[in-house]
Amino acid sequence: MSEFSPGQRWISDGEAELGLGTVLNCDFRTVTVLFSASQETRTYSVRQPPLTRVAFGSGDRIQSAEGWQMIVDDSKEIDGLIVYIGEDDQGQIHELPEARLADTMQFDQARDRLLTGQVDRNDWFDLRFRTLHHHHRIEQNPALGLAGPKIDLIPHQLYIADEVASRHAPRVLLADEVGLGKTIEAGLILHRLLLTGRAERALILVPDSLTHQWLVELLRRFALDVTLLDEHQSQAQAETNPFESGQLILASQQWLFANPHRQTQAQACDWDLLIVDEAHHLDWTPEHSGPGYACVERLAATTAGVLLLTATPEQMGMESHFARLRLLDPDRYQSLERFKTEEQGYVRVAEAIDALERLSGDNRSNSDDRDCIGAVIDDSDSQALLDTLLDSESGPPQRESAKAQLREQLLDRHGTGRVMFRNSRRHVGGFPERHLHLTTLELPSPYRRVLRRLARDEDYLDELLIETGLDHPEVILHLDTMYRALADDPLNAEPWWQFDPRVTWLLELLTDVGHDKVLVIAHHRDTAAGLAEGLRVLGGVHAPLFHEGMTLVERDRAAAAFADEEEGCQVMICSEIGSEGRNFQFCRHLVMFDLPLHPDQLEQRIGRLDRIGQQHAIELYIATFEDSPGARLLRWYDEGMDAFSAPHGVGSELYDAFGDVLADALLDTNGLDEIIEETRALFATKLAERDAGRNRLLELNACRHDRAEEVAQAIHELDDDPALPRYLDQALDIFGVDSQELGSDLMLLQPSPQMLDGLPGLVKGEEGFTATLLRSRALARDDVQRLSWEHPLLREMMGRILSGTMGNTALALLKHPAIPPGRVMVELVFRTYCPAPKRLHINRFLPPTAIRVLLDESGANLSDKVSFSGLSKNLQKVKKAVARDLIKTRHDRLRELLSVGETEAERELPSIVEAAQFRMRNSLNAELARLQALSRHNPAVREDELQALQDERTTLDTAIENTRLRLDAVRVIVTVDKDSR
Ligand SMILES: Nc1ncnc2c1ncn2[C@@H]1O[C@H](COP(=O)(O)OP(=O)(O)OP(=O)(O)O)[C@@H](O)[C@H]1O
Repeated sequence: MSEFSPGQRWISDGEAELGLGTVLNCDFRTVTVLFSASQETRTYSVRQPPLTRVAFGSGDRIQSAEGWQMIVDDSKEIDGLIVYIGEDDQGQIHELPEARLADTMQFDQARDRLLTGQVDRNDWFDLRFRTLHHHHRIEQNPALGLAGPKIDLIPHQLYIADEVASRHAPRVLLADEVGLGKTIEAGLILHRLLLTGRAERALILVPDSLTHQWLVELLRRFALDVTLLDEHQSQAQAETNPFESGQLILASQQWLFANPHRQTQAQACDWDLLIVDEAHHLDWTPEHSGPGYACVERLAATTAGVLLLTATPEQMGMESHFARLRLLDPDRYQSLERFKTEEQGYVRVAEAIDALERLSGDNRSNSDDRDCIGAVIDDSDSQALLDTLLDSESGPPQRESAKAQLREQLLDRHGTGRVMFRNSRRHVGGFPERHLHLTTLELPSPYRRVLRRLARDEDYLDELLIETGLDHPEVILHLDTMYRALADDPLNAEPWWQFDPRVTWLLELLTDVGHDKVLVIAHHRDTAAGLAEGLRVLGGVHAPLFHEGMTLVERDRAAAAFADEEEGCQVMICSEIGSEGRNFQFCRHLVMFDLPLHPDQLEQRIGRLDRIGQQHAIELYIATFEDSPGARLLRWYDEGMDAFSAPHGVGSELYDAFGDVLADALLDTNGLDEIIEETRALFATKLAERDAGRNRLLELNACRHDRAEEVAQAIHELDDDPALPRYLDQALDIFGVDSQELGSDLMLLQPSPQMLDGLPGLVKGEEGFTATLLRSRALARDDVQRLSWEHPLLREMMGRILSGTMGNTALALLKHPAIPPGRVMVELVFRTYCPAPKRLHINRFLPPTAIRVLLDESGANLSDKVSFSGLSKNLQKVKKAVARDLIKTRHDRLRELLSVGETEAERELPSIVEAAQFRMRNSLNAELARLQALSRHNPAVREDELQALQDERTTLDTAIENTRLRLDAVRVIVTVDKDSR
C-alpha cells in the first residue's frame, strides 16, 4: 500500500523553498502535493519521490494555520495522519492535526541531520556558506538575467531588454530595423524572465527557415535548452501533448499555422511567454484574419507575455500594423481611426521635447519654446518641473535634473514606446556604408517578345497571372518567370539561363571579387534554381541553393557550406522568403538578381548582410535590362527614395501612395518621370515628418541612454567580479569537475570519475567543454562557452547546494593556543525563508539571507570577533566516525547551543525584514506612481498591469512580513591540543 495519505504533510527535498506541502491525492503510480504557500502543485511518481515526510518530535516548536504556536510533547497517528499534542505559550494543552499546520513552517533539516550524527565534508560547509553569500548578492543585482548571455553589450538592446523584462506580463512589438538584433532582444527578455522566475514556459514561433538559426542562437548565446518541435517529433509522442515535451518550445510557423490539431494542442498548454518572429506575415483585414493571425490571436489571448518581432511593421500597411498591436492589447486597440488620430498628436510631443532641449541657460526666456512645452503638459508634476526649469532662482544642477525628469515624463506619458520599440540605424549608428553598382544589359529577344505581346494583347496578362501564380504588377518584373510559365510555346524551349545575360554577368562578377563571398537573392525559387544550374553549366561554379522549397536540414547544410571560411562555396543563391531573417553578415557582396516590388522587402534583402557584426562596406550589385519594367522600378527606388544608400523607414508609406500608379508605369515609360518626381517630394515630406513625429518619438523612446548605461555598468561589475573565479574553482573541485588551463584565458572543463551526476554539459566518460570567463574571448569563438554567474553549470551547482542538504552539517577540529582542548563551539548559519509565488521574484528584495552565529561552549556569541574565513582557514577535517562519536557525547549541549543560536539569530531578523520592506516599497511605489501617472495620459498602460502591480505589492508585503529563519547549516568545532595530529 502507498505510504501517502491525503492530508499528510511533506516537504520537497529539491525545492524546500516551496514550503510545507499537503498530499492532495495519490494512487499506485503518482502522488500530488499542494504547496499552498508558493501556490504550486506538483505530481511525483510514488517510486522514490524527492519528498520527506514531516514529523515533529518532542520539544519541537510548531505553528498552526491560525498562527498560534506550541511545543510538541507527544503525538499519535489516526488513519495515517499525525496529531500533535503539546502546550501553547499560555500553557494551554492542544491537539493539532498535521493538516492544520501552517503552510509557511520551516524545517531544521540541518539540526536533525546533526543530532543524528550525519556530517558532511568541511569544505562542503564552506562552499555552502559562500554560495549563500554570492547568491544573495547576485539575485539583487539589477543586471540579473542580462549579464550571462554571450553577446556584445549594445545599449539599445540592453535598454529594451531591461525595460520590457521588468514589466508585468510584457506584451510588446520589437520592431527595430532589420538586423539590429531583435532576436537578441527577445532572447535577453526571455533569459531574464526565466532567471528571475517570472516565466517558466515559452512558445517561440518562427518561419521555417529560421528555426535552426533560433535554436543555435538560443543555445550558443543564451545557453537555453530549447526543444525544436516538428510534425515528426510530435507524431513520435502520440500519447501525450507534444508541446508539453519541454519548457521552451520552438516551432515553425508554417507547420503550426497549417495544422489545426497541433494548434489545439499548443493552446491547451500554459505558456508564460509567446514569441512570434517576422510577425509582419500575420495577415489581417477587418473582414478576414489569415490562419497565422488567427492562431497567434488565440494563443495571445491566453498567454500573459507576448513578444512580436518584425523589422517592417508597416510593410503590409497601416491596418495590418494596427492589427498586430491589437494582438498585444485588444482593449486598447479597438479603433483604427482613433489610433490614427493619436499618431498625429505625437508630432506635438516631439516638438515639445525639442523645445525642451533648447530651453536652457539664457534661452529660458524663449516664449515660443515655453508655450510649445506648456501646450503638451497637462498635469501638476510636469508643470512643477517646468517651473523649476524656468525659475531664475534654480541652480544649474536643479535645472538639469528638472529637464531630464520632464523629458522622461513627456516620453513616458505621451509616447508610443510602451507597446512598440523601434530603433533605427541612424539612431544606433556605426553601420557600414553601402555602395551601389548598377549594370544595364541588353534585353534578350525572348524577353522582348513576351513584353511586346503583353503590350499588344490584354488577355495575355491574365494568362500569365494564372500560369505564374504571381500578382500584377509583380509578374512583369520577373521576365524569366514569365518565360518559364510559357514553356508550351515552341519558341520557349531553351532554358532561360542559356540566353539571359545576367548569368554571364554574374559569372564575371564572381571572378572580379576574387575569393570574396557573394550572396545572390532572386525573388522566385525557380529563378534561384535555374540560376544555380546556369552557373554550373556555363561557368562550372557550384552554388548552393537556399529557398523555401527545401527542407530545413537542406537549408542549414547550404548555409553552412556557404559560411565555411576555408572550404565553403563562394556564392549562394537564395529566394526572397527563404532567406528572410537569416544572418549572412560574414559576406559583403549582395547581388540582387531581380528587384522586389515592395521597398520593405528590398530592405530585408540588404539586411541579410547589413547587420550587427558586418565589418565592411556593403557592395550591392544590380543588373537590369534596358527599357524594362525592372529598370523602371530601379529608377523609382533609386531616384524616388534613395532606397540603396541607407534604410529610412518611409518606403512603405511611399509604396502605399504610389504603388498603383507605378504598376501602370512599369510597362509604359510615360508618366514615370512624374511619378518619380512626386515620390521624391513626398519622400522629403515623410522624412521631415518622421524626424518630427511618431518615428522621432519612437526612436527617443526605444533607447534611453542613461538607463542603458546603468544596465551596462551593472553587467560590467558582474563580468569583472573577482569572487567568481575563486568560487568557480572551489565549486568545480567539490563537484568533481576537472578544470585545466589552456592558456589565453581558456579552460577545459571535464568530468572526473568522481563527478556528481547531472551537471549541464558534462557527462562522465564524455568530453567536456572549453570555456572562458572573459566576454570578449567567448565572443570571438563559437565553440567556447562563457562562464558567468548565470551559466547553467554555475546555476545548477549553486541551486543544488541551496536547495539540498549538501554541506549543511560539518565537524572540524581547531588547534588554538589560547583555547584549551576539548571545548566545543558551534557555527550556525541561519537563512531567511520567505515562501512566495516564484513569479514575484521576491529575491530581488529579500534573497535568502545568511545570519551567521558563532557560539562558544558557554553560549557566548563570538560572531563579531571571529570571522567566517578567519576561522575556516584554521580548521582541520576529521573522520566521519570520529565526528559522529564526538556529537553523540555532546548531544545535550549541542541541542542547547542550537536554541541559544536561534535566539541570537532571531534578534537580527527584524532589521533584515524592515530593510527588505523598505526596498520593496520604494521600488514598487515608485513604479506604481509612474504607471498611474502614465495611465492618465497614455492608454498603452493596461488596466491589468496596474492591478497586477498593486496585487504584487500587497502579496510581497505579506510574504516579507512572514519571513522566518531556518537553520541552514551547522558546523561543530572541537578544539584539540595544538600538538595533537
Ligand atoms: N549584442 C550582440 N552581440 C553579438 N551579436 C549580435 C548582437 N546583436 C545582434 N547580433 C548579431 O547581429 C545579427 C542580427 O541580429 P538579429 O538576428 O537579432 O537581428 P534582427 O533584428 O532579428 O534581424 P532581422 O530583422 O533580419 O530579423 C545576428 O547575427 C546576431 O547574432
